[in-house]
Amino acid sequence: MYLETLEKSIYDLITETSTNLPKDVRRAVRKAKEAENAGTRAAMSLDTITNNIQMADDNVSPICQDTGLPTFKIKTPIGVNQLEIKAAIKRAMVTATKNGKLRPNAVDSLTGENSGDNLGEGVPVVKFEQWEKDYIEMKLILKGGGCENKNIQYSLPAQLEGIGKAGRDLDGIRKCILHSVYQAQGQGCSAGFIGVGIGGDRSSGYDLAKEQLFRSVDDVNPNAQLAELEEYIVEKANTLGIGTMGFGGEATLLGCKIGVMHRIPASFFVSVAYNCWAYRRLAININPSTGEINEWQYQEGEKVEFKDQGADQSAEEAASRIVELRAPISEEEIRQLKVGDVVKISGMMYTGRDAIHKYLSENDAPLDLNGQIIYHCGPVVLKDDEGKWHIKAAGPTTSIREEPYQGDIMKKFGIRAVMGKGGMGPKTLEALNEHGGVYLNAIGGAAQYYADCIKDVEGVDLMQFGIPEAMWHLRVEDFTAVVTMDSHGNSLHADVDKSSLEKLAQYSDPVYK
Ligand SMILES: O=C(O)C[C@H](O)C(=O)O
Ligand code: SF4
Repeated sequence: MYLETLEKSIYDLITETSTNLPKDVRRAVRKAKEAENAGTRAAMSLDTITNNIQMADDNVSPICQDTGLPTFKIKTPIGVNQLEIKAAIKRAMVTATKNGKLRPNAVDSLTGENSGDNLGEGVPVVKFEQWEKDYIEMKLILKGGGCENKNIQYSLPAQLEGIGKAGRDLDGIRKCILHSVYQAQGQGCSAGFIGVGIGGDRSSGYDLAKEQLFRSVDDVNPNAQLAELEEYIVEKANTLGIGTMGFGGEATLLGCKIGVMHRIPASFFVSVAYNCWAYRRLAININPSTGEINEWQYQEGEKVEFKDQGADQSAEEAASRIVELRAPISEEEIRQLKVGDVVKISGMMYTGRDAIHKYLSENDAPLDLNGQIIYHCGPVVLKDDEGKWHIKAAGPTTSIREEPYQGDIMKKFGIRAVMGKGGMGPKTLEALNEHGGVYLNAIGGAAQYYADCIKDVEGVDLMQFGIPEAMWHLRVEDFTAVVTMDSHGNSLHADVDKSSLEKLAQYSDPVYK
């Protein structure tokens, strides 16, 4: 009985973490919304984000399709069987995956094979500690890959782009942390949160940084110097003008938490763990005799609900114009699109992410892609009893990973539009210009919002790459995105990067002497 109840408690923890954003994070998102100017692209993105948070809650479905690397941190009273807990976690993970609360996210690093049930070597991450208290505490964070890729570790002293020399002192630490926000741009689905670890070695430093992500957004660091630095970082980071999704704007960083530990004389690391706005972490206290949940953590204060935020209306306000797109798209149509236009796509689009881009660079496409739209997306998809596929969550993935392939693939197959998030680099920008293509930015993490625009799954190719990596044929209606790179050499991402680097340079002078 204990084991069954325990498994159910863990299942509930996984489901709640994936679908219901914690109260402290909701409050921070609301604050970001209040800071953003109405009628801007950033305000539109935040409307989409808050709509999405509400939809995930209502549908009990993943806030973001990337349900991350599940990491459990558990404290047990002496005498509790940790092996049993680990086994229960694994069973709960399998069920949560089957029920579409988690995307199958465990991939064999050598063969590329997706295990299909979220279990694998080292996955999930489960860390135990013993403590003197008489209950089990279980914390869970679902940290997605896009923000994880924006983590950064500095080894001091260092020479940092924009902000200059960072020495082995508090001022050097300050510079690293500000730089970490700059280098993430919008690619980790800003507005984000950062956990910082000062000291340790390369691995314990990152552990300390990630541990900070378990602190409440509203807490105050007991170390007065660090409390001051946390406040300074949030204030200054929000002057960099990166904004939500890197579209420019006021809200770039929603929280900064800093921890410190000793180091050895030769090493001085500053490790930064970046978390997207879809900051999914929760914790439960479990009764060790019954396996029941005694208490949920992070429950202080009111729960902000985001009822009907009018995302469509704000898209209209934010757009220089709104263009209806339907594939196949001609070169002429594409050449008319400019950075800042909002597009509403209806008709077909095809998903393609890392595995597909590599595949297409070496092979023929499984279907005619001439004039078509490729969506950088790894959805959560479930099959019903009749064998029909249904999209359960489908936001964009970080596009920059496809930079080495994108331009060539667009030219090779005649693809006219690629959509993802975070923007792409100079090679793609040049190809868009040469070939006649656009890059469309969808709102990162808005997996429920976009799943709602997907009316049907008409087919799937290359299933051997696993559900997130397969090529899904999607029929969509009014799927909204922003043109952020056009066929005339304009890139909003390049512009925001340049202006934020200039702003970062304003903070080069020492603050701590
Ligand atoms: O894997 C994904 O679907 C998205 C990823 O978290 C990303 O931000 O790129
Ligand atoms: S897509 Fe964005 S919101 Fe989702 S896990 Fe990746 S970084 Fe986070």
